[in-house]
Amino acid sequence: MEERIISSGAGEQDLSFEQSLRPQTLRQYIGQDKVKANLAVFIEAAKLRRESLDHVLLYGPPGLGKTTLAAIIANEMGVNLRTTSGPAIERPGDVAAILTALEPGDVLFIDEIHRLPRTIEEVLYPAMEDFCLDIVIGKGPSARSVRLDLPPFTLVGATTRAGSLSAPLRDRFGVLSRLEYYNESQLTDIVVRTAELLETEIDWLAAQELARRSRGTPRIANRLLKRVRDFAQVRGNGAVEETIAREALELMQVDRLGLDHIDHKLLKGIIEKYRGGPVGIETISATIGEESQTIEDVYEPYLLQIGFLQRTPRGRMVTEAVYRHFEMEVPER
Ligand SMILES: Nc1ncnc2c1ncn2[C@@H]1O[C@H](COP(=O)(O)OP(=O)(O)OP(=O)(O)O)[C@@H](O)[C@H]1O
Ligand SMILES: [Mg+2]
Repeated sequence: MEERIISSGAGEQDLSFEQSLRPQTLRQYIGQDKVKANLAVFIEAAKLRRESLDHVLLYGPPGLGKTTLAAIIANEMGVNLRTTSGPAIERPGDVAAILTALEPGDVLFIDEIHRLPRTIEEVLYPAMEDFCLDIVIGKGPSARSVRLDLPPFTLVGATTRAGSLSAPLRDRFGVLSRLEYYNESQLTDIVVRTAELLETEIDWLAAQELARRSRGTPRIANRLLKRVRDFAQVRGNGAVEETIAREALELMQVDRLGLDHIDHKLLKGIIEKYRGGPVGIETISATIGEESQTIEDVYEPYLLQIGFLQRTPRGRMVTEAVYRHFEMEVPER
């Protein structure tokens, strides 16, 4: 798969850059007002009662701030954050080692929690419910089960696919928080905040332009800013102004809605070869030479979100908005 500047997943280059930009407190975390308001209450109540916070499940598309929020929760609670991920835990012993090393109140963050093996989930059930572990000692007829007490802790799980989480696991979370795509004004605030941290001058219109093209996603906004900043440094005096931002975005082939050449290829392919659809995903896949799974997971979600694509029982269809975006005549249906 091609590298895309507007991909919502984290690339190698994003990791340390992102780490330095993460807000540390709820107050610094922009947007997601409902999620924040709820968490603020639960955190304060838990602190007043001197209890650990209820387990929290954060779900939503990549790059919206799940990992960031997990760290903020630990910070606001004043406890340690331990981080692992679904695919990293292979055996029950792995999770037992992590759990027994926790200190009272700690936050255990499990990223990509939908990828936990079933056997591990089963270890987690009593751990989440009663703060204990059932460990089997020995083998065969002499095997016996021992119950081990754990310190109270908070499990924070993150997933981009709440649907693939098993029901028993999902039910053990007291707080379910869904992160939403950000609007333009929130993303503008995020761009301005990031520019400040990077000690880069940016004018409001330029920040707005970046926000509009960031597909509702802070990760993309930050990445675009980083590139545009390089451009401003080389072409101008380092300050990110609107014209420079526009020019840079043109060069990166990110259009005014944040669509790139791959989105264009997909949408125009459906228009030109299939008169706008409906057309099956497998056929699209063959036409543009991308795997259908990639189209579904990576290319489609944003196009569906902005109402450019529709899923119908007979396949994908482009909407009138697409013709208008490309300044094409809307065909009679
Ligand atoms: N509300 C926010 N305010 C400011 N910056 C944010 C916010 N949300 C996310 N960011 C920034 O966006 C970047 C990506 O966020 P994060 O890594 O938390 O996303 P994620 O949801 O965990 O993504 P993934 O699903 O790929 O793990 C980080 O650099 C973070 O600083
Ligand atoms: Mg993450």
